[in-house]
Amino acid sequence: MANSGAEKLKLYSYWRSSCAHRVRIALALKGLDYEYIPVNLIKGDQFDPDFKQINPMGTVPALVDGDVVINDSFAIIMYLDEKYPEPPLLPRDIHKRAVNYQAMSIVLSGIQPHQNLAVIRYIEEKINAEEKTAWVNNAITKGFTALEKLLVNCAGKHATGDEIYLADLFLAPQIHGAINRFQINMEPYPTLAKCYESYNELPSFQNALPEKQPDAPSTI
Ligand SMILES: N[C@@H](CCC(=O)N[C@@H](CS)C(=O)NCC(=O)O)C(=O)O
Repeated sequence: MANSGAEKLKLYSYWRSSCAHRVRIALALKGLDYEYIPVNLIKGDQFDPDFKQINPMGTVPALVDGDVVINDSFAIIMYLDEKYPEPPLLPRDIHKRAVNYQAMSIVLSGIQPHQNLAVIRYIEEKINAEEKTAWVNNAITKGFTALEKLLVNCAGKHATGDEIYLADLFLAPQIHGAINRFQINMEPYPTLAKCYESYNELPSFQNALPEKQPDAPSTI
């Protein structure tokens, strides 16, 4: 383990959270040992005053590294990349780096916020379940169409070549959720679908999957 001897990292996570899933992949790639602390988003653990002391936004993931508390998957991943530089999560080439930032941002701010639990619950309660599904499908379709166009000419085995970089940490959980949670057909997005196949062969990605987490239900 890259952090043996140091105080164990703590990750506040929920098995099905795509945001926490990104960080679990980063921790695995960096070979970091950590304590998994489940926050049950369905039961409302994210609103618990003790948890809100850690993350006032009431969301997962949150990472505790000794006295340092970091919220937001992007900030956590960048922190880990700076503290544990190997393997690097950003390419040297500045164009490729920009593509990684762009893919990350499409998922982080263009797709996930629209399918977040709080949002879809609100739509379901105020309007109905059909509208909720249409809303999520629209956000994913728009985001995946943009990602497909962004990556079609630069993808290799993975999003921006054969190495694993930041974009992959955001794509894998987003595609996994789109397929398994929202039943999105990946046929219109062959580049994304091909990357997803490759991720599923990598142990760091396999071990970070929602269904492998200690708080996942035994039957999904
Ligand atoms: N930008 C934040 C978003 C965090 C976020 O929205 N997390 C979701 C799970 S993926 C959550 O905790 N939702 C709780 C809720 O909606 O009540 C990040 O990337 O960490």
